[in-house]
Amino acid sequence: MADILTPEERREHLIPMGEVGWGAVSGRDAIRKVYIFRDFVEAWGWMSRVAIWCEKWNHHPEWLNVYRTVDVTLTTHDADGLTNLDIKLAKKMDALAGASTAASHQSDLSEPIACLCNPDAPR
Ligand SMILES: C[C@H](O)[C@H](O)[C@H]1CNC2=NC(N)=NC(=O)C2=N1
Repeated sequence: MADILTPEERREHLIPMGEVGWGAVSGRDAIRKVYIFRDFVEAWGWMSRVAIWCEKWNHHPEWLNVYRTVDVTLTTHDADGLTNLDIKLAKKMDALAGASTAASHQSDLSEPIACLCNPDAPR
């Protein structure tokens, strides 16, 4: 089973991800990003491409699609928190999303990702 990310790994990986739209889920050891695609076909196509990697890696997102928006939460249920699998899947999602945009009011949707680097945070 994958191990929970260490404080060092959190600083190394999560802080740069905060720059590209990833945030923290309030009260959980989980990350969140809201992708906005051009239309429903682009959103669903992306989800299909991501799903192939999820099956390959046996690691699956919590996600919600409404028309051209996909709201993604990543965490490792078996470990009850963030592991390398979440970082790997988040990076794959960003790579496959190409020119899609993250929600512009990200701060209204998630906590700043840096709070997941705080060893005192609940997890
Ligand atoms: C039995 C199977 O390995 C598990 O249920 C897998 C499937 N996909 C998963 N996805 C996520 N995000 N976390 C998990 O712990 C997980 N576990």
